[in-house]
Amino acid sequence: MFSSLSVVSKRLGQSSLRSQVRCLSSTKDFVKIVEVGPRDGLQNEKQIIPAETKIELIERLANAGLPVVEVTSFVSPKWVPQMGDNKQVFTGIRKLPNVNYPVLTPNRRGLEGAIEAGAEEVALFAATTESFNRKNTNCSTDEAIERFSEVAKMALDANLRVRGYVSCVVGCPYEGEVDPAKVADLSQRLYEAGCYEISLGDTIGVGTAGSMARMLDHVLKVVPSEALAVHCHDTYGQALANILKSLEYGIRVVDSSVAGLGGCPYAPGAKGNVATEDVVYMLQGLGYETNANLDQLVDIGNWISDKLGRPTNSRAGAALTVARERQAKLKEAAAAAKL
Ligand SMILES: CC(C)(COP(=O)([O-])OP(=O)([O-])OC[C@H]1O[C@@H](n2cnc3c(N)ncnc32)[C@H](O)[C@@H]1OP(=O)([O-])[O-])[C@@H](O)C(=O)NCCC(=O)NCCSC(=O)C[C@@](C)(O)CC(=O)[O-]
Repeated sequence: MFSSLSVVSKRLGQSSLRSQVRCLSSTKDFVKIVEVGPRDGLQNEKQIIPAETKIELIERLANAGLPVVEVTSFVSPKWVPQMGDNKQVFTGIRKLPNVNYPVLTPNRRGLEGAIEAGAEEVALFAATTESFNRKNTNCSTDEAIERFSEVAKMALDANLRVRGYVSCVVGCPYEGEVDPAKVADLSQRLYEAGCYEISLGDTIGVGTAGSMARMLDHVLKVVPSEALAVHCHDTYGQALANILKSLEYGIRVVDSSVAGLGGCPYAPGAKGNVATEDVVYMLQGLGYETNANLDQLVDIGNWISDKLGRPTNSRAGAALTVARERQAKLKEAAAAAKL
C-alpha cells in the first residue's frame, strides 16, 4: 500500500502541480528542476547577503524558466541567522503565476510564519539518523517524525502543498553509512503524512551510483517514482552520476542550486548542491526538456558568484562563460577583418 487513504485526496490535489509542470513540455520527457540555491545555498554563507540580493536572485531564477524556486526557510534565526529575513524576502518577490515558491518549515512556529507571509507550499524535513536530527533540529528521530506529521496535517488543513526532505540518505556526517531500509521507512512516513513529493537528500555528497541504486531499490518499494526527487550535494564530484542513476530509476525531479551554492550548516564538510547549470546541460544532452534557459542560468550563476566574491562552482557555467568570451572575440576579429 503506497499511502493511507486519509491523505490520498489531499495529495491528489497536490499532484496537479506535477501535471501542470508536465504540460510545459511538448514531446520530450520532462524533468522538473527544483532550484534550492536561495535557501539551501545561501543558508550556508558566512557573510550576510542583503534581502534585496536574495529577492533579485529568486526573481531571475524564476524568469529563467525554472518551475520551482525554494525561497527561504522559517527556521529559528538563532540556529540559521542567514534566513532571518525570511518574511521580507518571501513578501518582497514578484511571483510568476506558473512558478512554485516553497519554503522550509521545521515546526509549527515555522509553519505559522510561512502562512503569515503568504506561502502556498512548505517543505518539511527529517534525517535518517539520531545524531543528525539532534544537531540539525535538536530532537530525536521519533520527535522529528511526530513534528513533521503534525505540521503536515496543519499545512494540508490550511490547503498548502507539502513537500518532504529525507536527509542523509546514503551517509551521515556523524554516524557514517546509512541503512537504505531506514531511508525507505522515513520516506514512507513523509509520504503517508501527505507529502506530494519526497526529496532524497545526499546531504554530504558521499553517494555513488552504486549506493544511490541500493538506496532507491528500497525506497521505490514504498514510494512511487512519481513522488520522488533527488537532492545531491557534490562533495565527492558524484552528483551528476547519481542523478543519472536516479533518472534510470524513473525519477524526474531534481533539486539543484545555481552556481552550486550551498551546503547544510549542520553537515560539516558538505559542499554545495549540484549546480543547476550542470544539471540542465546534462539533461539537454540527454534530450530531456526542463523549460530552463541555460544562457540565463549561466549569467545568474556568474552574477551571484560575483556578489559572493568567488568563482562559480558550476563546471558547465564556467566552461560556457569561456566559450562565450572566445566566441565574442572571434566575432570582433571577423568584424575588424572586414573593415
Ligand atoms: C527546529 C528548531 C527551531 C528547534 O530548536 P530549539 O532550540 O529546540 O527550539 P525551541 O522551540 O526551544 O526554540 C528556541 C528559540 O527559537 C525560536 N523558534 C523556534 N522555532 C522557530 C521558528 N520556526 N522560527 C523562528 N523562531 C523559532 C523559539 O521561539 C525560541 O526563541 P526564544 O524563546 O529563545 O527567543 C531549530 O533546531 C531550527 O531552527 N533548526 C533548523 C536548522 C536548519 O535550518 N538546518 C538547515 C536546513 S535542513 C537542510 O539543509 C537539509 C536539506 C533539507 O537541504 C536536505 C539535505 O541536503 O539533506
